[in-house]
Amino acid sequence: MNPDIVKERQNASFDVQKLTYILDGGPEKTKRRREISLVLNDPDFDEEDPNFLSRSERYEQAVRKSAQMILKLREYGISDPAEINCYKSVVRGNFHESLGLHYVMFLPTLYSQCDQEQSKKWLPLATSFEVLGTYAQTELGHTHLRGLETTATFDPTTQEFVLNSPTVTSIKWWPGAGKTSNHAVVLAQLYTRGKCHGLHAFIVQLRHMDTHEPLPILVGDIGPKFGFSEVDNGFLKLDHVRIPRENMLMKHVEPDGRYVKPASAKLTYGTMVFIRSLLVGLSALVMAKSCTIAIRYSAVRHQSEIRSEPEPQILDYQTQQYKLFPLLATAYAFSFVGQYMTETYYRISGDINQGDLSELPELHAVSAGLKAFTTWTTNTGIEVCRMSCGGHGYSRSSALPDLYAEFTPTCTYEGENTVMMLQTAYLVKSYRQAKAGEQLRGIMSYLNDMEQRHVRAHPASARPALVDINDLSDLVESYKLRAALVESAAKSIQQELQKRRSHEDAWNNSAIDLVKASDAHCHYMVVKLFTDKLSEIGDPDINLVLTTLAQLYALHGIALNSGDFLQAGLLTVPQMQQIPVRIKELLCLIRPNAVALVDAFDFPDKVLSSVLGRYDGNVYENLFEWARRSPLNATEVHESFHKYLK
Ligand SMILES: CCCCC/C=C\C/C=C\C/C=C\CC/C=C/C(=O)SCCNC(=O)CCNC(=O)[C@H](O)C(C)(C)COP(=O)(O)OP(=O)(O)OC[C@H]1O[C@@H](n2cnc3c(N)ncnc32)[C@H](O)[C@@H]1OP(=O)(O)O
Ligand SMILES: Cc1cc2nc3c(=O)[nH]c(=O)nc-3n(C[C@H](O)[C@H](O)[C@H](O)COP(=O)(O)OP(=O)(O)OC[C@H]3O[C@@H](n4cnc5c(N)ncnc54)[C@H](O)[C@@H]3O)c2cc1C
Repeated sequence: MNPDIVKERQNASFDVQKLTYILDGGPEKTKRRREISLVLNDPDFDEEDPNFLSRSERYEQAVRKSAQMILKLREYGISDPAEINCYKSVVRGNFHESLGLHYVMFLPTLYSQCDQEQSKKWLPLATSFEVLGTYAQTELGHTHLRGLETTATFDPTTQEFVLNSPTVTSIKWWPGAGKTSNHAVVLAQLYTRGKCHGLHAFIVQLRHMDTHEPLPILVGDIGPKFGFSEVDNGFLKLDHVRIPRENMLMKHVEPDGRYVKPASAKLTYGTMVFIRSLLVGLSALVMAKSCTIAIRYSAVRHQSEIRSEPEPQILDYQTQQYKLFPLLATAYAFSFVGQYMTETYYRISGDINQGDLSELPELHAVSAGLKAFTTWTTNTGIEVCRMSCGGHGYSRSSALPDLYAEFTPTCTYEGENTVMMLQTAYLVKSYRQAKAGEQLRGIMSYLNDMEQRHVRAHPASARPALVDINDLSDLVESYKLRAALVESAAKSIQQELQKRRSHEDAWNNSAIDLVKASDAHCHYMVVKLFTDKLSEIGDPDINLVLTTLAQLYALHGIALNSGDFLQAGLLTVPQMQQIPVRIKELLCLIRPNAVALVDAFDFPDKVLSSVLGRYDGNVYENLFEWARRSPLNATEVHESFHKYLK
């Protein structure tokens, strides 16, 4: 064990184990997660570091691993869905799996959209992995749902749908598992009796069940990408492919071609809402991994000098703390927000299953906004962590380049982040309702008292300084009032309309304000949820250290967005000047607990897969060992010497 890291652990002011229990949701859950993590000792999961393999080898290794995962699931008797997720997350490590889409999109779509008869047919096939599925929605030319071109036309004479990609731009593009899957849920514009009824989901067989040869369908892999090398994102061109009427999910077409309207057309989009909700928790996980690597490494790395003494740990540099500790605070904040998002998703989707769709718009808006907010922040955070590790952060052995490459498409898939932030119609609608005197419930209720507490541009000196920057509840209140930026967005739309612009142009001309409003709303939610969580934590030592992190999260956010807070007169210039001073104090308070705070995330070394983030801190000897395994070192003299240099 590296002596620096031992010393760090001795300095901790709280019980790391107890904090792990809080993050997991209780000691029993921690115990079970650790038991599940032991599967990594199974030699059948031994594999070559993907960084030393070609794309094709990586894909093959990933397919082997996915198949092993399924076989082992049965062997280990893991069947609870939450435990399956934990097991897969542990085994998957920092990479995606080739059967991922089957689990995260194909199966959930079947579960939520099959009727009884369809469930009876498809669920046994899909859960036994005879049917391997993907989710084919995006097209080469469009992602916007109303713009999708693939058609499904009902033919009552044969009781079939005819699926067609009429143009190049209508070719399905991006669905994972182009080579792996034999079926797809295909999203297509439904035509019956000559009329278009919008997007609906259809189950389409793509490949022969025994030979895996493609049916008369053009299907394949779209080629190498920024990351996602394990995943065979695919293309799919359908040329008048016929499928039985029974393959339409939720069966909205009667045998005579009559269309039966669903309770809400938006239910077809349910799988996306599910994944967007998941991505909030994934952001927390990846932020936590990145901080673990960067903070442990910073504790064992010595460089330069502060005083004329031996080289200090780089974690002692104030600038290093300023890079990493706000991200550490973010990892904790997002962990609690992830818990909230999961609970909210299951609560509201439970109501939806019971026929109560009243909270569907809120679920859509919250999951879209938080998905965008948390993935954007995490994406830039991973890169800050990588940079903070200097040259060794650039080595793939650190895992940070892989974490970045695998995570960055979360800002794009399941709805491009700007587009998701623009799903603020709900915010503007809520604002207008509140302004009209309606009492809002839930997370939007803060808009109820906006009329009394107008947040407008004020000269800061004209407002009393009511906010105590050391008081978290005051900071939450400030974020709440800043979230009323939605008022500015709504006003911008109004002004555009007064200029006789169309509703659509007024909206587009206010899009920057709308994204800002959405961002401010999400930021408020995160600060509030983090603060609310503190009241549940009884252990005084843990409460203290998390309160320090929550204060840092809130103040750092204000410092980054100082213009909003000043312009709205929420804080004065002298208070703004106090914030950097307080932030520096908080960095000092967090410093002795930094390593313990990342230890509490409790990532086993095999899951972290990072030489820099090793629990024992023995970085240098392992960096050397890793480098020696590089394929270029397989021979002392590389064949290129004989071919070109000699
Ligand atoms: C390192 C470890 C790895 C671990 C992995 C674990 C987990 C990760 C999970 C998965 C990762 C693996 C692979 C990635 C797979 C990726 C898959 C995909 O990307 S699938 C394709 C996703 N595509 C999109 O998300 C498209 C985005 N666009 C849209 O959703 C819509 O076009 C948009 C922008 C919402 C607009 O909707 P649309 O109906 O077209 O237009 P309108 O503007 O008319 O909207 C009408 C109203 O409907 C409301 N609305 C829209 N969507 C929903 C919804 N889902 N639910 C409820 N309501 C919705 C909208 O707000 C409008 O409301 P109003 O009329 O204004 O009231
Ligand atoms: C790794 C990966 C895996 C994927 N897996 C799948 C899958 O399994 N199945 C599937 O169906 N799809 C999948 N996708 C596709 C993914 O869902 C889309 O790429 C995503 O929805 C974004 O759409 P787009 O690529 O068309 O971007 P575009 O919408 O073309 O975005 C380009 C730019 O235009 C801007 N823009 C677009 N519309 C607006 C607007 N209304 N207002 C303001 N700005 C706008 C965006 O902000 C962005 O800056 C995957 C994508 C990736 C990268």
